[in-house]
Amino acid sequence: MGGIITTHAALLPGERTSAAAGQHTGQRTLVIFGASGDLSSRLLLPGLGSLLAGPRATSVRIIGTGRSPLAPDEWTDRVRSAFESRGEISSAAADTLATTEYVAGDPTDVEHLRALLELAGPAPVLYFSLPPAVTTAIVAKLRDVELPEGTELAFEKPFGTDAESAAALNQLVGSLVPEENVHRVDHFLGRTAVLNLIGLRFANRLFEPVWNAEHIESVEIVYDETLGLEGRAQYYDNAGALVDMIQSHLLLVLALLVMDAPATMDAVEVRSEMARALRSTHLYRGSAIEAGRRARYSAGIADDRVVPSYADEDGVDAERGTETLAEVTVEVDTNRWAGVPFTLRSGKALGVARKEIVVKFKPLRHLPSGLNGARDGETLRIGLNPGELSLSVPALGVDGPYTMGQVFLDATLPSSSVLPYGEVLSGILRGDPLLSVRGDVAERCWEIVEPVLAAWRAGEVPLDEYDAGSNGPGTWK
Ligand SMILES: O=C1O[C@H](COP(=O)(O)O)[C@@H](O)[C@H](O)[C@H]1O
Repeated sequence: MGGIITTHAALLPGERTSAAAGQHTGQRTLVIFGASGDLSSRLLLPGLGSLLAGPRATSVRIIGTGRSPLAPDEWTDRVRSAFESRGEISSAAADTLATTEYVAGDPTDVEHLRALLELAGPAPVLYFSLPPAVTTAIVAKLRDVELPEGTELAFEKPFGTDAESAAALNQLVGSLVPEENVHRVDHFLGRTAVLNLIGLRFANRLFEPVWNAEHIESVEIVYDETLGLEGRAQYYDNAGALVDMIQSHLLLVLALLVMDAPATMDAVEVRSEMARALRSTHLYRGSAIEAGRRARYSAGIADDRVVPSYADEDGVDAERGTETLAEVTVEVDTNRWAGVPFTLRSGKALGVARKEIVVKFKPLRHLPSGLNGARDGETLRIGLNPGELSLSVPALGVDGPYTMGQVFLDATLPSSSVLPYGEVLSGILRGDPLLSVRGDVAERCWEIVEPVLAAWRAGEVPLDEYDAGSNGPGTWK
């Protein structure tokens, strides 16, 4: 049995060994499993390109590997065009291009894995850009090879296919490297607007004192896309909107939105607070049937494109009943949040790309008599993509001198040239797990949505329909 020899056995999840995170400063070798796949060219390599083009560029050597044979030039061209999608090739990107190589082989073959590790040298990052079953098979084989000290393992979502498989994968991974060397990638944690939730809440006198059930009526976290399947039916038809977006990304956004202040911005502190928040998160009023709604698009026009009915899309098994729009309401059972509904929603082929958090404050209990008009409370909208803030506040004089209305305070967040994937990769390459999902959190996110998934699979909740290009089923509020 291989694995590296460390003294991590007594550590709690998320704790570090003395080789503290964030200490890697020299060149790192990134070994990408599934390198010839769509995800690597569409997201991972452009993300890395954006990092290499900016002031936080770091020295990276990439070894791509996969079953498909690729000529050396073909691989280098793929990496180049992914980097070029971010503009001109920077000198750091040129260095990476000059040294990159591709090694074809069976990733479950121990000899192939040994050869890759030999080529990669000290403290490599092994990045699994593959479906969970394939990743698990490769990780199981890594037990039979000696991993170099400082090896980091990075995993694309979904991490496992349910809480049980995520726990099994966690156990396997934990037998190889300490938790702080494990990076479960969720690119939403690399979004400026998501990271800024920490600034908005904990470095701000205005919001934090009212950030609780006493003042907040309800919260929505919405990621509606006009995009359809984009040729990803093989993956999406198995996942559906709930697993694709809510189980992972939106629950993590929720965690940052509701968690208590971390003592420091260290990965241990921040990830512990996120985990604590999610441990208190349950389906609203405990009902798997009432807490969720699902729907699937039929033919229509979205974003000026003619979209066929989901059931007729290439690669879709219509009988499977996969939802393309999901909504789940949860509550956070803490003194701070009890009773507040948090609705998480995401879907494809919708009419409007609505990507925002909407925090609705309670109206004041009493207004001076003589003030007329709307008495709505404030609403804070936090745009997720692009990063924008808009606070609607009651104001006098909108329709007459003593008539209440709403005015808006708007701000745009500074945009980063580093893509969310690049931001997450930056942490991985430095060995800092701050923007990576901790193992227990990955399991917890599955546990929260599993009762809903089970109710949907058992047909206990109807699969509604909406026209592509609409804003969802007409019967939904
Ligand atoms: O992980 C995913 O995220 C994207 C949405 O994120 P974006 O950064 O591309 O806007 C979603 O389209 C995709 O289905 C999902 O797998």
